[in-house]
Amino acid sequence: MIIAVDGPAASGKGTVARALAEHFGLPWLDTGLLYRAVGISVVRADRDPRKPEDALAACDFPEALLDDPELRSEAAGKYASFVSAHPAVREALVDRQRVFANQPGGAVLDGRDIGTVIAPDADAKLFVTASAEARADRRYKDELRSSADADLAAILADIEDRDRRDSERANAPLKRADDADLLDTTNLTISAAVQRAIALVEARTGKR
Ligand SMILES: Nc1ncnc2c1ncn2[C@@H]1O[C@H](COP(=O)(O)OP(=O)(O)OP(=O)(O)O)[C@@H](O)[C@H]1O
Ligand SMILES: Nc1ccn([C@@H]2O[C@H](COP(=O)(O)O)[C@@H](O)[C@H]2O)c(=O)n1
Repeated sequence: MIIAVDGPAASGKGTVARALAEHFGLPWLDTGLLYRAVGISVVRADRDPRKPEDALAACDFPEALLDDPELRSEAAGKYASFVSAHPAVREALVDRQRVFANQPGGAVLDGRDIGTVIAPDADAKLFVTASAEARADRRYKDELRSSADADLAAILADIEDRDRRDSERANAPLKRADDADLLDTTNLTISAAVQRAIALVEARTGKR
């Protein structure tokens, strides 16, 4: 069984995808980490993530980079959204994601184009969303744990910029697949969002 989970930044798609993977006993891939690894590699090499040739040269990043905590930063998310707009970068990362999706037994993947491009025949597709304000507030609370300087207005502006770049790019933009179930987490606790996600997948697949 393949479960595709897509949605904008900080919508809770990773939280939902991880919980679905645990519930259904499937492996999980956070595909955003791949783009974050490319973005960070470009910047660490003093290159420009907006330039396709610089971004493409960073697609062969070392596996260990995926465990680097810096990948979780807002800056890494921004660099990822620059490199992800280059068709050659998406092409370089597509096989790895499809192989993961099509492994025996299935998998859960979360990202922006899982239900539309990576696994269009997925057994269940969720489009997880939340208002930009709720998403900014979640990130703000995350940042406050490590820094007293967290700035809610700046985080909201970053999220809106990233939404725009991800939705407006020509290649594999962020969008809900026609056959994806919508899960708006704006007013849901994590636990309620996870329960709803499990119920939606059960309804689509008949699996428990
Ligand atoms: N329903 C919810 N209510 C409140 N907080 C939530 C909810 N879902 C997720 N969160 C929190 O919001 C933050 C972002 O969640 P998560 O990492 O799952 O989002 P994401 O969409 O995967 O983000 P990214 O764009 O970085 O991949 C985390 O701190 C998470 O615990
Ligand atoms: N399937 C995907 C996944 C991610 N991206 C790009 O990476 C950025 C970071 O993703 P997070 O999920 O970790 O926030 C995101 O803003 C996208 O630009 C993508 O294009 N496709």
